[in-house]
Amino acid sequence: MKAIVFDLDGTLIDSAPDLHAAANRMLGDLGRPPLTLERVAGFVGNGVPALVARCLDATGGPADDFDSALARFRKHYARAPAQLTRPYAGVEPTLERLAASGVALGICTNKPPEFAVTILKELGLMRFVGALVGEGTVPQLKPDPAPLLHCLDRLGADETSALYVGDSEIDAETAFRAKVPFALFSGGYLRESVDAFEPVYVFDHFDDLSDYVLQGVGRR
Ligand SMILES: O=C(O)COP(=O)(O)O
Repeated sequence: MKAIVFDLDGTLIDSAPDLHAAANRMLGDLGRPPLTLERVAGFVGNGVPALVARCLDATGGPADDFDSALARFRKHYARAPAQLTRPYAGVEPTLERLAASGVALGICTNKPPEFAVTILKELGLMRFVGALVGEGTVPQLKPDPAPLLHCLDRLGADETSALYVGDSEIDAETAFRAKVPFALFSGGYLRESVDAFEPVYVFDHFDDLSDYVLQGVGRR
C-alpha cells in the first residue's frame, strides 16, 4: 500500500468538544438555547456551513442572516480549535509506524484547511501529513469523490494503491464513489450503517489499523 488517507473529525481527532463550544457560543449570540455535545457531534461531517445550519434547525429554524451566524461560528471556533480536541488513543504511534514503513499519509476532510492545520500542528500530528485536502482545496466537498482523488494525486498514489480511513457514512460513500478501499473507525461519530459501501476493514482502536495495513492482520 502506497498511501493512506484519513478523515479528520471523528477519525484521527475527537474534535466535537471544541465544535460544541463554538456552536453554543454562536447560539448564545443569537439568543438561542444551547445544544448537547452528543447532538452537535451528530451534526459533524458535511462541513462547517452544514453544521451551523443543523444547529440553527435544531434551535428554532433558519437564522434571518445565515452568513452572519456562520461568521460568528467561525470566529468562536478560530479562537479555540484545539483546546478540548484530542487525538484518539493510538493515533500518534500508528501514524509514526505507518510513516516509518514508507506509507504516504494524507488528510481528506470537509473542515477548512486553516482549522485542520492549526489543530494538527497543536497536537503534534502535522509532521506526518504529506497532503491535506479540506473545504475549498477543490470546489467539491465529500461525499463527492473529487477531494479524495485530489489528495491521492498529491501523494503520488491512485485508487489501486491506497486506503481511505473514516468514521462516517459520508466517508464511506466518498471512498465508494472514488473506488478506493474503505476502513471504518467505529469509535467516531458514525450515525448510519456503512454496510452498503462494503468497508474492507472495521476497527475500534488504532493499533489494529497498523497491524492490518503492515501485517495483513484482519484482512478479509
Ligand atoms: O464536518 C466537518 O467540518 C469536517 O468533518 P470531517 O473531518 O469528518 O470531514
